[in-house]
Amino acid sequence: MSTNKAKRIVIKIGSSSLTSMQGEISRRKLEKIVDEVVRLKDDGHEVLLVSSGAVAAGYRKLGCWTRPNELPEKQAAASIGQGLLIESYSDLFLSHGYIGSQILITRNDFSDENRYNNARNTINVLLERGIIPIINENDTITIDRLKFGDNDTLSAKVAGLVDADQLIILSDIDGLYDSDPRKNPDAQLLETVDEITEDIEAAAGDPGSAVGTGGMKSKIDAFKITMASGIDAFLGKAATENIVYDAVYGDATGTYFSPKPDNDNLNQKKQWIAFNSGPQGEVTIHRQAEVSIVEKKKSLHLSDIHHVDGRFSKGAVVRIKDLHGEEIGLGVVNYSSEKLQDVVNQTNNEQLDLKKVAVESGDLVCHLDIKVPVGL
Ligand SMILES: Nc1ncnc2c1ncn2[C@@H]1O[C@H](COP(=O)(O)OP(=O)(O)O)[C@@H](O)[C@H]1O
Ligand SMILES: N[C@@H](CCC(=O)OP(=O)(O)O)C(=O)O
Repeated sequence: MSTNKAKRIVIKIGSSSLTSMQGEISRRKLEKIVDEVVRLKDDGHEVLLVSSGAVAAGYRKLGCWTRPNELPEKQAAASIGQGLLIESYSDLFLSHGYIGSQILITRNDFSDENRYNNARNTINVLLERGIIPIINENDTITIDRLKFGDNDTLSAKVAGLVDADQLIILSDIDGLYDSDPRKNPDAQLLETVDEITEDIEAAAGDPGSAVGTGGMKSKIDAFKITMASGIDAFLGKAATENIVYDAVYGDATGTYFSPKPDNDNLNQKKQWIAFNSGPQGEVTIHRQAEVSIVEKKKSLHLSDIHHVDGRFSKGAVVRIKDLHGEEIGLGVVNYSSEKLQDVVNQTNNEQLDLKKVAVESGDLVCHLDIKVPVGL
């Protein structure tokens, strides 16, 4: 890794790395992460922080003795805690001459392409002006169905959004082990990973602490996103001295996740389709079409459609499936579900002149934009 180029770096810090034994925010731990960010800023890098900790910072003031488990209490605690968390970050950054800003995101903000692009523009302005965006999920108002749920995948999606050079995930463990270290005392640290294999998926267990939400599973999901998007990533222990600085300069103890080679990387449009769009329907295709779109890399045409599920409009992202229900990939459709269904119905009744449809509106249904498996 080159040492003299200014980089755009996303740092994710989990609840377990910001809290005391009692589960409350630890000022000392907050100061440590701020000091690390300041060092990178002083070196000329752009830094975004994805910080958990809203619930931890707020539950005591809500009147709960322990971290709540029920969603309304957690959301209420986050409503108190998010403000306190940002206040602490802002004060600490200001004492070093830097300004922090708050960005709260819900999954909806990313599944709408306009809002997604808008978020990128806003963050770019902040970064160009030397501000440190501090991002969290908008816990207080997000309902379960629309949650990212964990900040690990959120941080990887943010890294893709801003075309970051590196994602650093800080946790309470010094990297990825070849099996869950709580269950296997002989587990070995993996220093580099360039492919998420089935063994790695199997090694990733649930959270180790009462305050963490995603565990190693959601971190692996996050690294699948960075690896497919051409972004370097690192997992290390938040408490280790200079961990962030050393991770940026390639000297840290932890796990480095290398991206796929350049020509396999997804561009930003494809990243959005793959990881953020939230497909709205399904198009099942004939066997011959499967061979032609996967092996011959051809596009999908009206005569390839076997049936359609769900309601979607022209321009929506849909899942493309084979006749066994296996997902082949994702694509942006040129037709609404109603129109496609009409075509399928008429074809079945042998009434439709496909050539006529092709002449009238072009019979290209979609390209195979994303081939599965791409990540999540
Ligand atoms: N293969 C593995 N390698 C490392 N840690 C693992 C593995 N499987 C499960 N874990 C657990 O995942 C925990 C980190 O996830 P989590 O508690 O959600 O932390 P955070 O709050 O930092 O997101 C570790 O403390 C560890 O106990
Ligand atoms: N958004 C929540 C935390 C969600 C989360 O992913 O936590 P963690 O698994 O500790 O990174 C909060 O601020 O309390």
